[in-house]
Amino acid sequence: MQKYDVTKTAIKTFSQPEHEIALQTNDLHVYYGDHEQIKGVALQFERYKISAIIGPSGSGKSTYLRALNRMNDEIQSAKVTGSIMYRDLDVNSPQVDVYEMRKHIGMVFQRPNPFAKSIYDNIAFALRRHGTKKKAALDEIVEKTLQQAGLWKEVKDSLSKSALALSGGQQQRLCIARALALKPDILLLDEPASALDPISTSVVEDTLTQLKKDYTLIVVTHNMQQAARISDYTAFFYDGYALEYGATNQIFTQPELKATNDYISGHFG
Ligand SMILES: Nc1ncnc2c1ncn2[C@@H]1O[C@H](COP(=O)(O)OP(=O)(O)OP(=O)(O)O)[C@@H](O)[C@H]1O
Repeated sequence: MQKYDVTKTAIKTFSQPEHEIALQTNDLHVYYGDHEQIKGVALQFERYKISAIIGPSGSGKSTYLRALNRMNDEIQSAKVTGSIMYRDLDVNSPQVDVYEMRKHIGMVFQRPNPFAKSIYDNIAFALRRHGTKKKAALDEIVEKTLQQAGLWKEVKDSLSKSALALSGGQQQRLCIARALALKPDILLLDEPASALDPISTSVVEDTLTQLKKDYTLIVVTHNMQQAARISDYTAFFYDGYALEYGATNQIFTQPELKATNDYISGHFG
């Protein structure tokens, strides 16, 4: 599998104080049974930026992203070692309250997965479970998050309508609004637009670009144009390694490694 030299992996980290780090992994490994899938990834994600994770199919992008808020806990054979530092907390520590932690580090999946409930209740459901019961408070958060997700104007007169009656692109923006309702710091997005048509994709991309004012976004994408359009930083994954990481513009115009160059110019995928 390793056509490229992975021993020369040089991962840039941010040493200047102006780069505030929202999340970082150190020597992160993920195993499925005996198989090592993520092989010691050390990356830092800057606050209020969009970082994209690109790389060929099977390189471990989703596995890595899922580790960042412990989604791999739900896979019995998966084991994660190394640290995932969020503020002073190691997300990977067994003492972490995973449910609480996911309020800070939320996730949006590839396929829109709204609940079979009204648009309003898709957002209000988790809020009620976390103790927000007053209608006025719920109304305010529903409106705010739908605005942030760029969906408010389209649905404000039909909040009691079933979420399942929305288009795929609208459903995905509703899932983004739902994730925002718990006021996360960081939003992990796994191929958030790959199941959408080009127009919906463009609306979701605009939404993500708006969101970075208030959130740190980490986005796995197959779509290199998308990474180039929306992200500030790009990490190139290959066979479980993060081979190259840097400013998106630099990665797409002057990558340091042959592997990155070959991938972005379409030689493999
Ligand atoms: N639950 C699992 N159990 C065992 N192996 C898994 C599991 N999930 C993923 N894998 C394996 O881990 C490898 C990496 O998968 P992953 O989905 O992280 O890659 P990816 O880079 O996101 O790929 P794609 O772009 O195709 O989604 C694959 O070989 C896959 O078969």
